[in-house]
Order: sequence, then structure tokens, then C-alpha cells
Amino acid sequence: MHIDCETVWSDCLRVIKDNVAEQSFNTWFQPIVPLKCADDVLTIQVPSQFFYEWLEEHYVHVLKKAIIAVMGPKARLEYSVIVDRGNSKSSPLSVSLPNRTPSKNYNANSGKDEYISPFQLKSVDSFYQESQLNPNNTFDSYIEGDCNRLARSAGYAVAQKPGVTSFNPLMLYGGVGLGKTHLVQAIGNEIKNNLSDRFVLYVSSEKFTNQFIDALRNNKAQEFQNFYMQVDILIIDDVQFLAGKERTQEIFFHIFNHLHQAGKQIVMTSDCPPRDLKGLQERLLSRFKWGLTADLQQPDYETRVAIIQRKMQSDGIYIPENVIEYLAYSVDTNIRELEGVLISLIAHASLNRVDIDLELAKQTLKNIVHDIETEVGIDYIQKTVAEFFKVEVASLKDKIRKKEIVIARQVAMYFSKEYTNHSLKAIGYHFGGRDHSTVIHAVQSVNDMMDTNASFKASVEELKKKLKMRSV
Ligand SMILES: Nc1ncnc2c1ncn2[C@@H]1O[C@H](COP(=O)(O)OP(=O)(O)OP(=O)(O)O)[C@@H](O)[C@H]1O
Repeated sequence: MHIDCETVWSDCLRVIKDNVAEQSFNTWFQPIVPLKCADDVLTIQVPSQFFYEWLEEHYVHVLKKAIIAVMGPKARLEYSVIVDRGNSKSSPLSVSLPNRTPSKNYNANSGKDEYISPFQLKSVDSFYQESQLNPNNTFDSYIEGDCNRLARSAGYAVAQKPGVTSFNPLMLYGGVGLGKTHLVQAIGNEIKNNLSDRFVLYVSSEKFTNQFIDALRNNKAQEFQNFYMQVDILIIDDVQFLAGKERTQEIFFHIFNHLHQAGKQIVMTSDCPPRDLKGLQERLLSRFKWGLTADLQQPDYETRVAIIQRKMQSDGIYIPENVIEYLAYSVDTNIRELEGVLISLIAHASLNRVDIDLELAKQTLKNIVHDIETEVGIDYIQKTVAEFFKVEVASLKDKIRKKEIVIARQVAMYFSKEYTNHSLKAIGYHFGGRDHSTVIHAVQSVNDMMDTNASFKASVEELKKKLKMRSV
């Protein structure tokens, strides 16, 4: 029987959209063209072999979930890979799906997991847990740096002896995209691998809340509570989401107390330290501080390089050194953004069938970050200026008063003021903790010297070009 494949695929896309980040969705799912839908087989066309492999490696679960939800448990997916650009020849590759029946709680209409009754949950245990803990989020794939050392070691210690260390609860906090979920899931995966008899449950606070609301609606609040009280390791992500939700906090409080008293491990994440969590009951906040609280900070340059190298290695992709360096300097906000840029870069190279080089990296970044000039980081400015004046980056941050170093330092401060959105205070901080008046003085000195010294002015102009070049 033939079904309208466009409609089927657009229903699948709706499910997929709920399960992947927006940028990944645009990059990997928008270019797919549905070709045919007949006898439980959906055929989709993908732009290249690489594209197909990437989908299979990274999104096979999402694709499975989508086609099962839309077409039913017998659904299969077939890829048609475009072999030659400009030539419509395609080589179909058949990939069988699925090998597992979906969760009873999966609602094909909404494309979302519905509330899972505690007792049902045990019976669909493996599907449920698998869908919660991403197997790629391990300690092995988690790069350690100054920004996350304490959090990582505490997490690792907890994973070796859950409930036994004094890190109970373990509370990790940090800004968006800094690796909280990855780290807590690494704890979950490690425990599942080493202590297979333990019941590890990862749940976002949002999901916990929604499950509880459904339980209330179905008069099953007690079952809900009983279920959570059986868990050995409860990992609850983004607890700030519980703010203002009095009844959910109440039940969480009881679950927390029960688990803690029974020596079960609790791991939590939040986007800010417990003291800044607004809208949470005092009694919960005080319990959050019982164990260990550790923060995740923005990754430094070396950690960013290591993260890129690690991702490339695990995906079997080669990126030249200068491109890695360029990306690590350019994207210093958070790791998710860095990954987003990498994904786009790989997709661009794959779609256009070109090698990844600096030019492509610049173009990709330009498409993603519109106002790139304001995105130049202080790190990058310091490195470029130090190279130009042939001094060490470290000397820009210490107290050395040698003339050439003072000039390089002032020029770097000048560009930091011109090209970044950082405050004078923040700039001073990046230059060895100097105060804002030193930065004002540096900017004035550079302006004065440019007025009186033509060769100095030429040097600053040349540097300006260098700094701008990276955004072209
Ligand atoms: N130290 C690290 N090493 C390797 N990859 C990392 C590291 N930290 C984060 N990542 C990766 O960066 C991406 C974002 O991380 P994650 O989702 O854990 O952030 P988050 O802090 O939970 O963000 P949010 O606050 O938005 O939930 C993930 O793909 C994760 O694997």
C-alpha cells in the first residue's frame, strides 16, 4: 500500500524536532528528502554517504523512535544516498528498523514519552533507561580541564562508590552548555556498567514534574512516590526547574529524605549555586548543601582544543591544526556552541564535497555568528598581539615593566576594548587582575602613540587587519 511519503516524513520530523537540538535538526534533517513510503518502508534520500553514516551513528535512535511513532512497530527505513552531485543516480541502502518494540508510554500523536506509571516503568525498564542515559556521555569522552576538575573528580568518586562517599547529594552547577548533563550521565553510565544490579535513574526536573502532575491527575501520586523511593541512584537534572512548584518540591523532599536515609546516591544539577536558587523551599536548599557542591566553568583554550580533538577522533574526521586552533579561539562561550560550529563545519564540507580548511571554517562561523567582530575573544587578541611583538602571552598578564612588554600589553588591552564586549573590569582581569583604570590608561596611551609615531600606528593597523582577517 502506498502512503503519502511527504506527510509521513513531516510527521516524523515533528517527532525528531522534539528530540534533537535545533541546529542539529536544521543541519541533518532538513536536507533529507522523502522518496517513497510503501509496505512499512519509508525511503529517504540523503545528500552523501558521509551524511548517511553520520545519521546512522548519531541519530539512529531518534530516527527509529520517529518512524515507529508515525508508522507503527513494523516500520523500516531505507536510505537512498546520492552518489554523484549533479547526477541524479542514487544508490539505495537498506537499513532495517526496528529491533525493539517501543515503550508503551510513547504517544505517537504527541511524539513524546507520556507519564510512565511506576509499575509499568519496571516492565519497560530497559527501553526507558536507555532512552534516558545517552551511552556516549561517559567519563572517557568527558575532557578534563581546570574548568571542571573538581566536579569531574567528585563525580568519578561518586560513580565508584555511590551513596558511600560524603558527596551525597552531589550538586553540580554551571551555565548553559558547560557539560552538566554529560557529567551526571557519565556517573549514571559508569554505575550501570560497574554495578549492574543498581537501579540508576536519570530524569530531568521537568520530566519529573510532568510525571508527577500526571500521577496526581490519575490518582497515582502514592505509586509515583513509591517508585522513586526504589531507585538506588537518582540523577535529577536542572533542579532550578522546580522553582515555584510547591507540590512537586514537597514530593521531591520526601523522596530525597527517604533515599538519603537509605544511603542511596542523589546527584543533581542546576544552572546556579544553591544559594541563588530562587523559588525553592528553604528545607530543600539546606539539604542540597549537605553533600558536595561543585561548579563547572567556561572551558579555557586548552580544554577547548582537547574537546575538538576528541570529537574529531571519535567521529573519525581529520581537521587541520590551524582550524582547530581557530575554532578554539573563536568559540569560547560554551561547549554546546563549539560542538554546533563543528557539526556545521562537517556538514558544509560533506555537502559541498570539499576538505575542511581555514577558509571553510571562517565562512561557516560567519554564517553562524553574524557580528563576528564582537566575538573576537581576549585570548585570541592576546595571542595575536604577543606573536606580533614577539613576546610571551604570559608576560602580558604579569608585572614585567620592560618597555616592549608594556607596549604589547597596552596594545592588547586597546584591542580588547575595541573588539570585545567585555567591560573594562573584565579586561583588566584577563591581564593579570589589573584594575579598570589601567585599561583606560592603556587605551589612551595607544591613541596618543598612534598620533605621534607613524611606525607604531602602522603596526597597530597591521594588527587590526590580522584580527579582522579571521572574521572574513
Ligand atoms: N568536558 C567535556 N568534554 C567533552 N564534551 C563535553 C564536555 N562538556 C560538555 N561537553 C559536550 O557539550 C555539549 C553540552 O553539554 P551538556 O548538555 O552536558 O551541557 P549542560 O551544562 O547540561 O547544558 P544545559 O544547561 O543547557 O542543560 C554536550 O554535547 C556534551 O557532550
